[in-house]
Amino acid sequence: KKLPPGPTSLPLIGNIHQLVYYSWKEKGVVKAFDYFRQTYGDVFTLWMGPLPHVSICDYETSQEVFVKNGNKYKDRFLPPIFLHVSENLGLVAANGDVWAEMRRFTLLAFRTMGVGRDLMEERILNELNARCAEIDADAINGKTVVQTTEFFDLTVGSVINSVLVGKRFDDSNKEEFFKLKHLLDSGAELFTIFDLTVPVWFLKKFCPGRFARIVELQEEIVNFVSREARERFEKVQSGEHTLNHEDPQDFVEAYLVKIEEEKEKGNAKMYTMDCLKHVIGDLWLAGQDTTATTLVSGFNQLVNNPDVIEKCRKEIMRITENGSRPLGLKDRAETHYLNATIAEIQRHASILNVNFWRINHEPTTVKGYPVDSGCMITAQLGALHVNNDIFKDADKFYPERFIENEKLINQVIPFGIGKRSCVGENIARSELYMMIGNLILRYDIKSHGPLPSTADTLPYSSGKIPDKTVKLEFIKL
Ligand code: HEM
Repeated sequence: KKLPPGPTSLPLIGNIHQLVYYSWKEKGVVKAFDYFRQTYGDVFTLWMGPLPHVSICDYETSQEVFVKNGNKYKDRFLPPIFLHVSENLGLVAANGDVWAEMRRFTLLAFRTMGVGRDLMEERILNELNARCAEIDADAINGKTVVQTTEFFDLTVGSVINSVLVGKRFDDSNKEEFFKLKHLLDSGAELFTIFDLTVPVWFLKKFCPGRFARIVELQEEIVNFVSREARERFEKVQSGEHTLNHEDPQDFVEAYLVKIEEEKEKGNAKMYTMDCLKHVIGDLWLAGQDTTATTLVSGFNQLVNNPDVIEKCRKEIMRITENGSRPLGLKDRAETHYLNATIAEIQRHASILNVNFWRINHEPTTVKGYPVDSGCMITAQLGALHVNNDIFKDADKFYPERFIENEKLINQVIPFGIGKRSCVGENIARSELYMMIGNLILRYDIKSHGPLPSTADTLPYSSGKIPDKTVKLEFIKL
């Protein structure tokens, strides 16, 4: 096969042994990818058993492949068990026409609901105000000790729930949220790389108990998340709820309106309750943990770098006339240092150690290398963000790098790139800006006890997980 360079592969196992060895030697998957990048260049091939996987570790080539030639790379490589559960419906674990239609609809619905603008700002600020009121009520001499993961999990969970089904989590339903988090955590513990690679028939035949548990858990999660949608649909059917066609206030309402419109056109094939269940499940799952994890990782970095907090606060105070008003999304044009800090937080948090793979359906050329069809290809975000040729002293937390070189910020791509990039990017960017900026404006934030580690707690897995046991002190300013 014609492919970019990479280590010599063995029959059957390919380069798996080298990946395992260098992950162990370099102390993590991202470091192993970085080793291969330094040895073979920004584009390299690793054979995972019989399948070649091409990783791209620089921005220019990623842009060339996934944006300029984006139409060729719309199909995500999906583990068989994912496809079995999703039935190729929804956004994350789907390819083809239904995925394309759902993605178009989601982006449009978000835009109509004010994502990236004042309406989204209001939702986030309302949520933050409610959480800060809780922190303030618990304060002793102006200081509250906060379990960061719980705080951001609930705050972000509430924002996404309010966008999707119009409900935040408060004292009356907090328990529901933690029940869902518990389900998700047990899902993460249950899944292994084995389940993601073997065919469904193999799991069914040789591990029937395990197969049943995985499917049951996935269904439990999706049903839990989509319960509100089902209930509203039933109320529409019984006449108890009238849909707001002009100005739907949440995603479910917008989707139910679309179902009616499509039915009237005699075109009820794509917009179904079954598909809504998967779309909403995907938006919930992809939108909650990613953003909360970035915030936890970010605050672990910030308390280790109090000078950065100070510089951000000075800038925010100036822009908000000494904190006489909250920081808003329109301030983004002026908060250069805060923007740089968030970019540096996202570069370090870079939540995927191994990005999702796309299928290369036809022969092509990548950075001058001919690439045959039938391989997997991706912008390897984790390795791209630690590329020392792009980000000097990449291990260092140094927001100033984006002030010294303004164009560098465009090379931070935590939301991926191209046709399968994150659909929640605007929501997530708004949340990160509003939450980080306004918390720094309201509180002096310090570690409660020793400074948290900023290292990845699971460097050998496909996701990057920061230290989630940290407690912070929020001291009201
Ligand atoms: C800081 C927060 C977030 C980060 C870092 C992040 C990152 C990503 C990445 C790297 C991808 C895969 C890109 C690829 O395959 O190349 C992705 C996909 C996706 N994200 Fe996010 N995400 C975040 C927040 C959100 C939010 C808030 C939502 C929902 C409201 C969301 C929904 C999705 C969905 C549905 C996909 C699949 C898109 C598709 O396949 O068409 N994400 N995200």
